[in-house]
Amino acid sequence: METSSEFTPGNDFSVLDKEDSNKNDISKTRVRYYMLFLACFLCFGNYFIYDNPSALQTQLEDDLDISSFEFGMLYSIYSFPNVILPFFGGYLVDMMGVRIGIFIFSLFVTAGQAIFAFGVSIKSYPVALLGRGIFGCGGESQNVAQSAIVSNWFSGKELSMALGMNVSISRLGSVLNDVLEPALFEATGSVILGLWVGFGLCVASLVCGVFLGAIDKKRDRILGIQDKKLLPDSEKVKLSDIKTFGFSLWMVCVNCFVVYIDVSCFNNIASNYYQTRFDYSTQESGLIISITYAVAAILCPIFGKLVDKIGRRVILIMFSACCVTLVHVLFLVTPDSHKPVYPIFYMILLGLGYSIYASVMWASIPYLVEPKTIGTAFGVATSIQNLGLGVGPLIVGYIKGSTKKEDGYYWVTFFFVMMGLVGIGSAISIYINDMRTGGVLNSHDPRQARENCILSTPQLKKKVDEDLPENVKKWLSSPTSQKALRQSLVKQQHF
Ligand SMILES: N[C@@H](Cc1c[nH]cn1)C(=O)NCC(=O)O
Repeated sequence: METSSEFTPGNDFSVLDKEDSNKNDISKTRVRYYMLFLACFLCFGNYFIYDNPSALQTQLEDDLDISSFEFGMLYSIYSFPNVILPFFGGYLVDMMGVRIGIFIFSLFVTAGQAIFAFGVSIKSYPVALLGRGIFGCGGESQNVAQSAIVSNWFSGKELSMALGMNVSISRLGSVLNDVLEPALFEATGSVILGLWVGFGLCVASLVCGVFLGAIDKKRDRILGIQDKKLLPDSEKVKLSDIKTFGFSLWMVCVNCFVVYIDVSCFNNIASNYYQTRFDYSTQESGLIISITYAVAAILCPIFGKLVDKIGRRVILIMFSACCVTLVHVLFLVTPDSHKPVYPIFYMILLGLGYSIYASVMWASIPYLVEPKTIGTAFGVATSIQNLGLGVGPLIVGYIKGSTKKEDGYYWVTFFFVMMGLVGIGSAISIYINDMRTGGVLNSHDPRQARENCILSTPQLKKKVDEDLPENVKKWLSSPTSQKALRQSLVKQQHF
């Protein structure tokens, strides 16, 4: 790991000069809570409209006169572009700046929903599909930009809490969709109103994004942070920076791939699963499956705060992978029956596992890469997650269609158990690697752990010996200077 600061003899350490501006850093004041409020609602509209089709499945199939396969395409056309787009979205966020990214992605989300609602109102499936595709071009990248801007404002002791709040409020959007869309249909007999309500929420989220950008720009001005366009080449993010990503980051991506298959892909089929295996009605199944995200909306900020206090990130990732796997093992051993109560508790356990996972896994990413590549790293993880969300339903559909036991659901559940085991295995490998590299993720102060680890690497010691002029080495030999330098580098987010 290399830092981009240059130590020039005679220069009185310009890095340290920025300490004054750090005193005025508004991300250390109450302003950061306004900022978090706006960031939380940035993706509210996005999550609300994402599940509009599932909440209105029967009505949309009737109105647009489409098959189940064509209905499924409303989701696929969102997911597949996102195997590629968030990666570039993250890269673009790091390259052109998070503010412009937020604005552009929010425009795609809002315009996509307008076109989708318009398509449904003129009963044109191709136009509706186009709308979902345009939504997909911004949906996941907006999520990436949200995580990136929050990671710029919150670090160390508050990062997981802040990212947990993001998931919580966003998932409230999913829960509101489950409740409001069918109710609006009941009241008006039309799906159009509900879709335009979704558009209205996206406009509100876009407005949040504009205010968010304004506050973030103010902070950059105060801190003297340069426009990305003006940075020297050495400080600009390059696509090749992906090569600097270490083993733990890639294993987190593998973990994210399998755990989200177990949570999200299962959630997509859960309504039919409960109706087929346990005789619940459509409405009852809808209520049961909303439990997972409702639990997450409550627990994510709590777990976020807890992990900021205690650290233990990898242990919590392992624990959540175990919870999720246990849920599918329980489904595997539960026989088909008429409206049993205990599968409802499985959804609570799934909600618990998902809440821990969502509030810990995403918040671990900033500690695994250089600050300038945080957006790219979130983008890569989101792309890999979407690869799972894209291929997962195809594998599940194939298994269900080609096996008979429990209407095909026995081997589907077995597949989910296998994915869970890969999740546990990858979490164990992250744990071992983390222990070997300074225990950064498990530390309650990951910044400090990472900094200690980096400053004590043999490569850096060698570099200090060989490259630095004598007066700098002399200055560096004093413990007070070392401490000042360390604190300054941490403040400057070089670590
Ligand atoms: N893929 C997102 C969810 C999403 C974004 N837009 C619509 N849906 C995701 O899984 N994010 C992480 C999470 O845990 O919610």
